[in-house]
Amino acid sequence: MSEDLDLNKIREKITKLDQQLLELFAQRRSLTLSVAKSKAHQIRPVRDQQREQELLIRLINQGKVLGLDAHYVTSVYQTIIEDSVLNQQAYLQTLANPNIQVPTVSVAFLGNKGSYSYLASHRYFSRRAAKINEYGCQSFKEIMQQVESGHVDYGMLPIENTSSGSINEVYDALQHTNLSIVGEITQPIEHCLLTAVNTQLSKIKTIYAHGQPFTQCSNFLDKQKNIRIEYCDSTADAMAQAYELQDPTVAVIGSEEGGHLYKLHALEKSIANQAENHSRFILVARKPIDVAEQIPAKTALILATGQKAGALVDCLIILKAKGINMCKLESRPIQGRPWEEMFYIDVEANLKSAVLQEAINEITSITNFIKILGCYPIEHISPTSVPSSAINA
Ligand SMILES: O=C(O)C(=O)C[C@]1(C(=O)O)C=C[C@@H](O)C=C1
Repeated sequence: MSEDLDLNKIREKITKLDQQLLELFAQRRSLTLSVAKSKAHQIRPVRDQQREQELLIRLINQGKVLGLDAHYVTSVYQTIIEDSVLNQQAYLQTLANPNIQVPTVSVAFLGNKGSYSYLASHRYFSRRAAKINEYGCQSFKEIMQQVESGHVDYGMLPIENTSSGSINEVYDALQHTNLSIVGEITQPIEHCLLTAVNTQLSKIKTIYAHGQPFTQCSNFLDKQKNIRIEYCDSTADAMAQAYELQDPTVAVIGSEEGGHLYKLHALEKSIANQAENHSRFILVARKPIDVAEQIPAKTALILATGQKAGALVDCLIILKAKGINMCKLESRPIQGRPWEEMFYIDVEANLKSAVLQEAINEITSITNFIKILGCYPIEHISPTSVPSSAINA
């Protein structure tokens, strides 16, 4: 066989190239860290979308000469830039909060190894170069108690999901805690039907899962006939049960990545109602943090207005007048005060900024109750788009 067609030889060459690519990615990453140091010095924002757009257009054109598709080049570089921005943000945050640099952090989350909260915790701290001491909990309440009592440093809590909406239990718990929100992370939720042994969908009689994944996969589950549903406290508990049973009639709903930790494999992939399914998690700690000026920040607050006509609108008008963007508004009943609501508001502004301080002062004067839940870096990096003329030229 000619050397050009020898599969092993071709794969060896690919492996070598991939290694070189990784080395180049690492070199690029360390250069962007130098950029962050320079920006810290000059107090310039991390994000420069004009530079990103110029860079993307140049790379699309260079890629075309090499026979690379414009969409492919754009998507690869959007991922690289997202990583670059998040890494720079994480670095600037270490400068803004020198008192909380620790090599090991302890984190409480729902479930055990493999739960979505476990995966979110690991993803969040992987960028912050910290080793994690994991503390799996059975309820959101337990997570908050572990942080409040000082037993762990942080708690990771899911707050909303793109298909099943807000997680009310977490919103309610935030009313009664002194903890601060210090971070967020959006985790893609890729529900699969996982099994411990080789089997077929037609043989499955029982499916174990946490309530949230059940809701999010209702279309797939409705189509399965004669299947018993067993609710579990967490996805990780469900996976542990399936591993212990080693039963061809048992399946669980969870992520493929989490399932690997329990030696489970995917019988069916992408079973969620919505193909794009993401959960947003918040990280809570006992003390608030400072957010560096160069980083886009979000501030979360709750307020109660009483039952005055237009009282909420008056608060929102203050935000509008100051040019502060509100990115979330949620309402929850106040325990013991029938028909009164507590409003949860997320705004895209740094708590230290004069404009937000002024807005908070004005809102305080027209509300019965206001509490700042925390200020933290915005982790969602919206990709810079390139003009379609550059892609189609
Ligand atoms: O050149 C910069 O200013 C960078 O921060 C680097 C970089 C990149 O990774 O290329 C990242 C973020 C900016 O929005 C633009 C470009």
